[in-house]
Amino acid sequence: SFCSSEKCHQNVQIQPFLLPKNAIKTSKYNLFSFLPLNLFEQFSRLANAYFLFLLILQLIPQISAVPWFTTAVPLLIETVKSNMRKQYFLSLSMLREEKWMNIQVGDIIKLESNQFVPADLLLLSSSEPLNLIYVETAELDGETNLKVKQALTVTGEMGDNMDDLSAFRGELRCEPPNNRLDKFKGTLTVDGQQHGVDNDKILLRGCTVRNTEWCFGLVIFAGSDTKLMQNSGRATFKRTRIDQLMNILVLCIFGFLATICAIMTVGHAVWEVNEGSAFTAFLPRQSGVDIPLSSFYTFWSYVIVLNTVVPISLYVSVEMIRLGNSFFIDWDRKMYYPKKDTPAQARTTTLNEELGQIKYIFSDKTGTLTQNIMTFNKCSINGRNYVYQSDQKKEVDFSWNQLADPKFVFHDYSLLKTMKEGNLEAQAFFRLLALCHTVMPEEKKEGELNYQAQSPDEDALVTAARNFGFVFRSRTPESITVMEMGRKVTYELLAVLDFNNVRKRMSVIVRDPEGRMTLYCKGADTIIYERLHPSCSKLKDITTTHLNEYAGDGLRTLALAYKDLEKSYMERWLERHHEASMAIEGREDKLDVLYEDIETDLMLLGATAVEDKLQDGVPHTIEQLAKADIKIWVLTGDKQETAENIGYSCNMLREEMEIFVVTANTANEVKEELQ
Ligand SMILES: Nc1ncnc2c1ncn2[C@@H]1O[C@H](COP(=O)(O)OP(=O)(O)OP(=O)(O)O)[C@@H](O)[C@H]1O
Ligand SMILES: [Mg+2]
Repeated sequence: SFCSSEKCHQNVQIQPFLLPKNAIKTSKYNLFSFLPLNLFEQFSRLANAYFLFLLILQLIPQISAVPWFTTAVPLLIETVKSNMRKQYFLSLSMLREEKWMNIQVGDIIKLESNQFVPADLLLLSSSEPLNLIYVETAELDGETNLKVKQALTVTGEMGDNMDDLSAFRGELRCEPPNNRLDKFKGTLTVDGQQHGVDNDKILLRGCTVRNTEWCFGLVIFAGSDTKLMQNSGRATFKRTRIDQLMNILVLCIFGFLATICAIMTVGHAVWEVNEGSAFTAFLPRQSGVDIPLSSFYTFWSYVIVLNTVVPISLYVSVEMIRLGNSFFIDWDRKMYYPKKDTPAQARTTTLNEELGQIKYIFSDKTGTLTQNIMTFNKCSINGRNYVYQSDQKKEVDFSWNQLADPKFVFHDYSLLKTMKEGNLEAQAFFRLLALCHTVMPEEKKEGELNYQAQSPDEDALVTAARNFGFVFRSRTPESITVMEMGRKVTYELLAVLDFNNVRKRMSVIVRDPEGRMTLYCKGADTIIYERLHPSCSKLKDITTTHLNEYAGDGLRTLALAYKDLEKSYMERWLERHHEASMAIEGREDKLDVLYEDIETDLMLLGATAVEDKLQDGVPHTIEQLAKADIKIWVLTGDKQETAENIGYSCNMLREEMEIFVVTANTANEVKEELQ
């Protein structure tokens, strides 16, 4: 599905150095290196080298005591067996190369739904409104939720017009190929206008296009330059401890064999001296044998005669045992998950015996211990705590709001009442939730809103705002449209100060239809608190007590704040922001300075609490693992109290344990604290 005409070629000026084609090599061997490399790997198994040696010995007539094929047969079986496996990989990658290898940097490619992305592309246009496309990145990062990418408006206008696309001229300057999957920096110059290009507009090789009829992309990296290939290392031959032990045993047996043969040789020499000539009467042969030479031959003959002490069958039997073992794993009823009809699957037999020997488990929290299904649970707005109370068993009825999500459940009626009364703080609170996020809306039919969120937390928060009357409806790169209590308001999106795990916060700067500019910020409470205006100190204390209560329940919390911006300051800031976001070198540092500058003197609005339940059986499993003395490390970015609480609820932490908190930020300080 490439755009085949020559016109399409070279749409982008390419510097005259050699760019790789899209052909890649994922096989371990090629046609020429297959034999030597494979043989080397085979013979690194000591026993195989030994049998080859024997085979050579047997081809020497003076030494040979048994026919040559007695050794050759087992050796052949061993070699053929493992070659079969590799040839399979080889043919697989040939198949791929055939299809994709002719793609070049600068080509424009058309992709359709459920197709793999063959090279790293800059998204140009798509069939969906607002030039969105959805991709699944499971092959790259293992995440199964769909990610949204959005093309620049300049390129998106071309749509699927072949003439426009092939006439497209532009210059893309970007960073050299690297292996960072989550970062990309570049600038696209079209008609003298510069546009910043970031990770949101890039499709990486290995992704799959979903829910998108078609889209067009420009190849920026092909073949070995793609981020997927930059990340792949060499496949190594795995060896278990039993393999190592077997090698040592074979070495010992070999030593034993050599000793016996040496003794035999000495015996032979003694016999030859004492009786050898007398023996001619019994077995006629030429007299006057060269005793040292004949002893030398005898030594090797004994090596052949006694070769069966080295157990080649040991290797075969161990392989067989492993194979049988893997069947037992596949058949294990305790590892069968009936809900999805998935049994355990042993994909390799080489590592079976390592399974029981785990000492450490490193785990992620969200999605691994927990379900990754977030529900908006509690919130604190302007010092008032809205929580589920047991006397209000009935769910809040959202039927007045036609755009509400029917699956959303909340129990505190007073919040809805506050909203309907037109409380300004509560409105600002939900306006923030409706504006400050990276969620993409999907409205296939009028009124049937669907959110595509990269982080489930944000999905929960935006859905909450939607049900309380602030419905996030659509977004373009330049604007966000929100239905505010039934009134349609379009905000001009001036800047997005995106989230990362160092900043621990995200902000948006918007201009409302009246021209007022506001910054909305949400993030970790500790981070927001550092940046609050002094006048919020009283509200801060009340909110803190609420936050502690939420964290005590193991909920994930975020603090929300806003800031009104002056026009003159903003003009200057936006200019600097545009400059910084075009920079290729030090873009992040420059943006960070700007972000720090504007995210100060914030006014606190409140806090949210989102629940992510533990998966079934997690506490029990962790208890069992702890009993087996397996040490567990869990990684989380949550607030410390929340993390501790979840630690207790999943049995990671127990009452009798002593807890050490290390709060330092640099390597040296951590070292000191640990001492
Ligand atoms: N989308 C967001 N906008 C603003 N702040 C956020 C957002 N997501 C997370 N945060 C804040 O940043 C902190 C760190 O988040 P981060 O994503 O690094 O954690 P994490 O590794 O995802 O942790 P976990 O695995 O427990 O979810 C969070 O505790 C939260 O306070
Ligand atoms: Mg996170």
